[in-house]
Amino acid sequence: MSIGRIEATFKRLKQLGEAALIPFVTAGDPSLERTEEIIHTLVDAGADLIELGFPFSDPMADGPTIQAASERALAAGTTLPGILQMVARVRRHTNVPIILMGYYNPVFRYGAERFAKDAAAAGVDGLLLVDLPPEEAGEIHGFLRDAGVNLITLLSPTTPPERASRLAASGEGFIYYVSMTGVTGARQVDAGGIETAVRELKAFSPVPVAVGFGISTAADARSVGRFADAVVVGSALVKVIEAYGTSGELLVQVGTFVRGLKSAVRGQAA
Ligand SMILES: O=P(O)(O)OC[C@@H](O)[C@@H](O)c1c[nH]c2ccccc12
Repeated sequence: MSIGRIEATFKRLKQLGEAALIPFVTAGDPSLERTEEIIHTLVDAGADLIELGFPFSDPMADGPTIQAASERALAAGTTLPGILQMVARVRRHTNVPIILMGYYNPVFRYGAERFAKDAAAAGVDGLLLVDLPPEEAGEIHGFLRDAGVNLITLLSPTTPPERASRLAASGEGFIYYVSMTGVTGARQVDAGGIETAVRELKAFSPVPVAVGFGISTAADARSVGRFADAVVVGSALVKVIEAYGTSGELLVQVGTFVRGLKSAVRGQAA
């Protein structure tokens, strides 16, 4: 069997000695047509994987920036079927791994088994469900496994060590290490403060370890990219989309911001 897009991407980057850059955007912010253009711009600017949020009315792990993005997407009429159709269109042009991120309720309403099949058919590589603890994900995990979609595990500094090592050992795709407690976009990451934990996690995880929460500048991305396999940038990018969403400058601004982040994780001057 051929290896998946996530694994192939991390293998390629490991050979280059480079951390992966994973930009996060909310699908449908400000419209799905715009998101499609944004994804192509992200890839052209050096994004290695894409984390695509599906909007939800009660995104309790998100701070004001991503909450507002979710609201804009819902106001634009964004639905899960529409997002999967958009991913399928994107998939005709790029092999970039795409991770869908969101809350369980919309997936439950869609139907977990049908969702797993449709997501795989659209070209989705991984699913991250913020409010579904792995211990309770048994049913959907089976459907995802059958469809070939990785269920991404979230760990945080408050995950007890015994649970963290158990979950990391069964990780698929990559582990997402949340750099701090609280909501997205709230504070700046303390790279020095998480380095040991991330290195320990990498030592017993069979899959790469990505770090997200509070990475908003090229300097943050560079310091975390020194020890993490991937860095996730969400709120800072969503702010660019918020500022330029309907203007003709949007794609140029997004491209410039993301090129700077990618240069930083390559270890070059941004
Ligand atoms: O916004 P930040 O601080 O850059 O953090 C990444 C984050 O946005 C993205 O991965 C994400 C958005 N919503 C989430 C909910 C839970 C975990 C992660 C996320």
